[in-house]
Amino acid sequence: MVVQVNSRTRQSSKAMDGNQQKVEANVVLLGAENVGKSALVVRFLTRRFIGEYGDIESIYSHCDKIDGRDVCFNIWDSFCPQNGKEAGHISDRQLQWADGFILVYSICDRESFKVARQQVQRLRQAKAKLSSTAPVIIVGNKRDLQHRRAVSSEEGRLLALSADCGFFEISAAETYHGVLMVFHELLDLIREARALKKGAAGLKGIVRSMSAVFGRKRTE
Ligand SMILES: Nc1nc2c(ncn2[C@@H]2O[C@H](COP(=O)(O)OP(=O)(O)OP(=O)(O)O)[C@@H](O)[C@H]2O)c(=O)[nH]1
Repeated sequence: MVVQVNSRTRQSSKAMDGNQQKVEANVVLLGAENVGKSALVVRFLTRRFIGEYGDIESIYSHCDKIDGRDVCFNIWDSFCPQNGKEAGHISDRQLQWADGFILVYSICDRESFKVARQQVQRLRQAKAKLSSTAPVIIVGNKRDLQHRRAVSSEEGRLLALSADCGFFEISAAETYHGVLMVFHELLDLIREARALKKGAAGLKGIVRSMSAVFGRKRTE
């Protein structure tokens, strides 16, 4: 599958370098086919719901001001092949690239919830292997279709709780606000994960310096 860098890119990621105030976050959208991944991305980028979306896998960039800070999201809208062995596959490239994941299922499609469960499991294993701290938010989409609901809110929330993920139920078709909340929450989690990583690296540095000093003293 070809990954396109969309021509609507507003600001290149390089432009963000050299300015500490700017935050950049790479986000991968995962989930079964037809759950509304593209609808969610397009809603976030344009505030609109256009109904039909193509099958092209793309990376979009979207820069905005959030809480007075310039933020640039690079969003990888993955294409989920129909059934077969490839269903729910997460590539190594996606795992290495992502600072955070949005894992989408449709509340009226139980199969898509099964795929989400598998993907949560895969993400946990892969993150442990790569020592990755990339946070995950699970999103139950198509909340407007209550009469066709096949996955309860509780099931979604429990899955998220069991895997230490964030959780939202939204309708990309009906509102922009829910979609915005998902991206803002993920950004908060990404920044927390980065701060923790930095803190851990700082602590390691202090321990190294102290052992260098005390180690040297012992040999004097
Ligand atoms: N009712 C309703 N329909 C939605 C919603 N979000 C997406 N859809 C519809 O669901 C269908 C699939 O949406 P896409 O955004 O193409 O789904 P996708 O997950 O990107 O699909 P793939 O590209 O096949 O992986 C489209 O017909 C959308 O109009 C929603 O919140 N409510």
